[in-house]
Amino acid sequence: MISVKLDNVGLAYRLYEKLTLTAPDRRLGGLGGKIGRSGGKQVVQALEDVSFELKAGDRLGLVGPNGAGKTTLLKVLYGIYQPSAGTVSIEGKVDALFNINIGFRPEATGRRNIVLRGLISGWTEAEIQEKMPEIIAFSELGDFIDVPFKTYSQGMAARLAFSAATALDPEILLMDEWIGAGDAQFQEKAKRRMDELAEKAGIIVLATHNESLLESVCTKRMTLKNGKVESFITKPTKKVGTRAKT
Ligand SMILES: Nc1ncnc2c1ncn2[C@@H]1O[C@H](COP(=O)(O)OP(=O)(O)OP(=O)(O)O)[C@@H](O)[C@H]1O
Repeated sequence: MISVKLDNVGLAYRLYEKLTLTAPDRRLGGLGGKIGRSGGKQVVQALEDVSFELKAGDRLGLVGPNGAGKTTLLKVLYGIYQPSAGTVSIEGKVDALFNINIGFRPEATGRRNIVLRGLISGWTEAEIQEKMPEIIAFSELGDFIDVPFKTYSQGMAARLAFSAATALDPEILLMDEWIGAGDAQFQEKAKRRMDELAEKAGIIVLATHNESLLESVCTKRMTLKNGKVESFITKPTKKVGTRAKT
């Protein structure tokens, strides 16, 4: 059973620089987590008391101002960060597209990176090899698939990341502003694949400032502010897979 459940999750980043704030615990603006002290150390409280539950078929849009904690939450869901408080329970294979360079080895070729990424996400070597031709074709990288990843342009890296992450039918797909890096033709193609993915009963968590993408993909919307959940809305009449008018 595919599911995501967070109970009172908190995450504090340690600040190693010595800050000379006039009032260390005072909020200075609407952006970012709260700067304070925890266990005698200076920290940014990027997430605080975050609780929500998702089940198969849910597509959650994460919104909120810069520094609200969206990327941090994606990293917690992907297992890059352990929460400093609360619990995270995830059932299902997770793949992520929130920093196209995450999980890629610079020295390895595109092809090898597809394998490594698939293995990390819980797929078998045989499953990955079966999908390999489709992944390469979708990326349109041609001969560059056998060239080291470190030589790729940003858009080429985005093509590899998107093709690999979506071809393996992730049960849970975490995404950030992935679409911006590819060229217009690839973005259009990527949007179509997103629609197909949205039709399948997985879970998608998409952090974005792009309202039309959010409208087209998501059935739920969570607003974060200063690391806290400000609202969690289920859209009542969402037509799944509707393409955005941009
Ligand atoms: N490595 C880090 N060390 C210290 N603080 C960090 C670190 N990464 C993020 N933060 C802080 O955590 C808070 C949340 O950042 P996060 O990147 O999760 O925000 P976001 O909602 O994704 O923002 P944006 O919309 O700008 O991408 C911010 O206050 C940021 O300064």
